[in-house]
Amino acid sequence: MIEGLKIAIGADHAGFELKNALLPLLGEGVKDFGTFSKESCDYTDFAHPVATAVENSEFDYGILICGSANGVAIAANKHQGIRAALCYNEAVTEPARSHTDANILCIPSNFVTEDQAKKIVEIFFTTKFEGGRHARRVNKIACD
Ligand SMILES: O=C(CO)[C@H](O)[C@H](O)[C@H](O)COP(=O)(O)O
Repeated sequence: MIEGLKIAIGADHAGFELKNALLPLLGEGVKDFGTFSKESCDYTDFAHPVATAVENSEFDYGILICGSANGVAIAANKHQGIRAALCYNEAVTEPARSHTDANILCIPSNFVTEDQAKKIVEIFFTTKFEGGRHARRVNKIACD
């Protein structure tokens, strides 16, 4: 269980069931931005509100889920100050936080099991940004 963090979570139809499976892990600070059924929908309608909420510092972190996680990651990364990382296993999730200070976790529901996704969430929220040379690089990401 993750405590003391405000987390915004959203998913499209492909990620709906995985989102529901992850919600109990996310503590009292979680807000579910939908979708709320398996009916077909557009990942952008959830990626943008979650990214906006993190961008505006209303939430500490976001989690976005769609089938491949490419759509939600591409949409979220359009937002100022958002570093949305596509994380499909534990090994790639650790540097998403420690090296690139990701603030939105993007999980591909079609390519991970529920158990793998739970481990990814645990790694993401227990790994600290290392700073140092990585801070220099993160500071050079913005191009506007
Ligand atoms: O992975 C996705 C976008 O990156 C979406 O979740 C969908 O799975 C994908 O776009 C396929 O859409 P469909 O309407 O479910 O065929």
